[in-house]
Amino acid sequence: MTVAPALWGESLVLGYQRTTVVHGVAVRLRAGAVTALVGPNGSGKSTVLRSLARLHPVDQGAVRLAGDADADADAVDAAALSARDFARRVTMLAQSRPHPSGLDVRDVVAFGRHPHRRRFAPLSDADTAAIDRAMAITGIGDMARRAVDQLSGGELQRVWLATCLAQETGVVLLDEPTNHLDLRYQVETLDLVRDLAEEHGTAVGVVLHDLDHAASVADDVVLLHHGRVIAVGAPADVLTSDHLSRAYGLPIDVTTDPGTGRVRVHPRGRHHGRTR
Ligand SMILES: Nc1ncnc2c1ncn2[C@@H]1O[C@H](COP(=O)(O)OP(=O)(O)OP(=O)(O)O)[C@@H](O)[C@H]1O
Repeated sequence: MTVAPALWGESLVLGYQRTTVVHGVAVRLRAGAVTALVGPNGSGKSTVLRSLARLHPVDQGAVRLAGDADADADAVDAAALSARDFARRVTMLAQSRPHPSGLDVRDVVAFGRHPHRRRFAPLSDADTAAIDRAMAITGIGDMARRAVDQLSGGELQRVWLATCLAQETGVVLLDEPTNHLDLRYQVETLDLVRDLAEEHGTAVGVVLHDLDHAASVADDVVLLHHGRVIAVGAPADVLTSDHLSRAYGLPIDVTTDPGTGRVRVHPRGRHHGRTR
């Protein structure tokens, strides 16, 4: 079944100063699905994701959001929405985040409610419930009153993730959300990403470096190389030995896990084949 995209970029041309680094890329994020952006360093993943979040200017092309299907409304140009309306629909966990000081964890998570609140208004019951829920599912409930400037990188990562979730948007964009996280929280974050799509119908766009993570979590994969899409589609169709070897510039074998049916990626370094 083809599901209409919730947010998409059309023919995106993006750059820095006068240098174009993304050359006509199309990305479609479907409601209830996880779309992983993968590719080597510098291939344009973060720039594309940031443009979808309106954090990077679009030189050519457009970012669009689905209209209200019930009202049969047309798609809207993301650039035409007010900052507040856009923030009610799209949130992003960026790679570089502010380092707030003098605030506790719960205060920071409460920032996620800003698009839903009137200025200076106290937190509503809905705000409190959203904050509690976001903290519970990211496992930071017991850190509520800890000062954020005293947290480890991984703990802070989960606080920012909770802040995004508290925003309760239909589109969630995550730039390397497993960075800094230990194995357990990597797995829990990927589980959370799947939950967002499957249980909440969220359209999730996620930049991942670990291709096995991408294979395990994504419905759609977009493989970028030098600012262009090499392949897009289901993980097994995109994460092939041919595509990956071309993109990463080294031999990469791909096998299928007999238990899960998912692809597994095996890069062949110079010491490949070492037995001990
Ligand atoms: N602030 C900047 N000023 C100038 N060029 C930049 C800037 N940020 C990124 N670039 C360049 O834009 C290109 C795409 O970068 P981008 O960060 O989008 O890639 P990426 O695929 O996310 O990389 P990585 O995996 O290393 O995070 C790269 O060539 C990079 O050097």
